[in-house]
Amino acid sequence: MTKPLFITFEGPEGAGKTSVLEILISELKPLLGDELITTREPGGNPISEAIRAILQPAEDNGMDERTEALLYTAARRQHLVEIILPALKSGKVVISDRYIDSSLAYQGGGRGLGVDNIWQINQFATEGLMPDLTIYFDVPPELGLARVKANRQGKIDRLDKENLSFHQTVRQTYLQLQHDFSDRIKIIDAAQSLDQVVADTRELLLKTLKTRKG
Ligand SMILES: Nc1ncnc2c1ncn2[C@@H]1O[C@H](COP(=O)(O)OP(=O)(O)OP(=O)(O)O)[C@@H](O)[C@H]1O
Ligand SMILES: Cc1cn([C@H]2C[C@H](O)[C@@H](COP(=O)(O)O)O2)c(=O)[nH]c1=O
Repeated sequence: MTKPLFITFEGPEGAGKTSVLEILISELKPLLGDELITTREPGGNPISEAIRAILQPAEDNGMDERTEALLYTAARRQHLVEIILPALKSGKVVISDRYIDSSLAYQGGGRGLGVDNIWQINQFATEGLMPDLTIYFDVPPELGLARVKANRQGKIDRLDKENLSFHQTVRQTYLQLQHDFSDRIKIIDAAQSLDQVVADTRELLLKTLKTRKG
């Protein structure tokens, strides 16, 4: 069996993760076929998608911050059990648009609940499963939010509408995580043109995929 690989894409709003992933999936599918599983958080299965709908309505729904942290973590647990673990057990490559670092940055940093607290509840939920590689798409929040507003008018959600200082804290927390876990988390300058961001990401992914054979 080939070595399983778990790769996550992370970043603040409008960093371009989803756009880059869509382009690279079309390149990787012919190479990997059914061995490539792409998924996203919160979501990826009916229970977690239902939790996503509660977490991401267009308007503020008065959700308590700890409730928010627990719901993202619960959605992650179900996603792990239904999608990620079975795929990894059969030697597949799983690429997830967001995973644990989103909770550390948004709830631990942005919401001020503390990275250590969010780490603890996520250790319970994930039983310690961490990605082999995390690609962090770094973008100043002003630019990311401007992209979101310009390009996705119909799809702005509760968190997109948080104030600038929330998004700045999310970014700073991501940068700190990247600094602390630099073996796992690789940074990409996502303020560049989409073509360049795709090229940088492709290079990282192909390097990691090469380690899979043998
Ligand atoms: N490098 C780029 N240059 C210019 N526009 C970009 C770039 N990357 C993405 N965009 C545009 O910005 C918008 C947000 O991109 P995308 O949805 O891929 O970001 P994301 O990281 O998945 O964001 P979120 O997590 O908030 O959903 C899209 O409309 C996309 O076309
Ligand atoms: C997994 C996860 C996500 N979030 C936030 C981050 C974004 O605002 C949304 C997801 O939207 P996307 O367009 O699908 O990227 O949810 C979070 O705060 N905590 C998490 O654990």
